[in-house]
Amino acid sequence: MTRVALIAHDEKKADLIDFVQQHEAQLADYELIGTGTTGQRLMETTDLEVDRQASGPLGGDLMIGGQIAEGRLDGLIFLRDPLTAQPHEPDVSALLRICDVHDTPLATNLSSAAFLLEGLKRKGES
Ligand SMILES: O=C(CO)COP(=O)(O)O
Repeated sequence: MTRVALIAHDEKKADLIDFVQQHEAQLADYELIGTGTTGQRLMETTDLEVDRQASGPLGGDLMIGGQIAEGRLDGLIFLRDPLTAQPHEPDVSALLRICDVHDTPLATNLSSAAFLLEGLKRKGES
């Protein structure tokens, strides 16, 4: 089963919700996990189930990073807010780093998120 993590900072949550709604049919075939508030908002606005971890500032990014370290995720879509300082910036950096360590597909903006889902779709068809 393809497993994808979804995360958005507050200023990007509306963008992620729009994106997920546009790709809901594809994402319905995947196991989804997310940080606390992101996961809650996605479940309120779509019919998708999201396995919610802690909120980002409370360690949710690190929990998802742990799954990446265990090789349990096929991709991460993380719409970061590049214009606002986050109190848990070290956790955000750790999450991005562990994706690179494990060569896990990572998208941090909408354009690359679309490519990521297209890539997972093709991989599923091959
Ligand atoms: O802060 C986050 C990612 O760094 C996201 O956390 P929430 O989804 O709980 O808002």
